[in-house]
Amino acid sequence: MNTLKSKIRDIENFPQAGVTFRDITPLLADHALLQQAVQAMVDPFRDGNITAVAGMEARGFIFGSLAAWELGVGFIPLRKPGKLPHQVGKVDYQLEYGSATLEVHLDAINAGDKILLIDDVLATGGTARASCQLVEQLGGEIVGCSFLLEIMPLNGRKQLESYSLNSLIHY
Ligand SMILES: O=P(O)(O)OC[C@H]1O[C@H](OP(=O)(O)OP(=O)(O)O)[C@H](O)[C@@H]1O
Ligand SMILES: Nc1ncnc2[nH]cnc12
Repeated sequence: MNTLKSKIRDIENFPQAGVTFRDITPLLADHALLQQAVQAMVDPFRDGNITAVAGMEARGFIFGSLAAWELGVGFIPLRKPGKLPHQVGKVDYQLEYGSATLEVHLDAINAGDKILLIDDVLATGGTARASCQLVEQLGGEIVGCSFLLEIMPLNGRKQLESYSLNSLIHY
């Protein structure tokens, strides 16, 4: 995982003073390492009878779509407000740097669906926790939550204590 970490670039004071932004774009540009990362993100859940992967806009779309492809299941986008054209369910949450809302199409998840939640970063855990709540509101079951990287001092995993959690790179 040290090789993966070498492809994450630290940008100080972005998007605001005091935040060290972990920039994943160098990793995205490396096909072999991107493939290695996605495989390691889904490996613990291969036997979980996953029926779909859900990912959060925007960076969760990248890893979530690749993870869905890897598992041979479909992908469910959890989107920022006003983007989805059909009827939606929604949830509000707090970020490391602000507040936000996520929406999902009401017909994207059926009761009993077994969902793997994928995102690039686990920071405060607000996004992931809200996403789990959104999936569960629609009757889906969260089989696990998997992240490329986790910012440990922000203790996001405390928000996800009731879920199976996987993260590859730790800061
Ligand atoms: O654990 P948290 O504190 O909730 O933070 C993690 C979230 O923050 C980032 O998304 P962001 O909202 O910045 O959106 P983006 O993917 O569009 O850049 C990241 O991709 C996660 O979704
Ligand atoms: N420090 C950080 N770097 C990159 N993405 C983030 N999402 C939330 N916090 C972040």
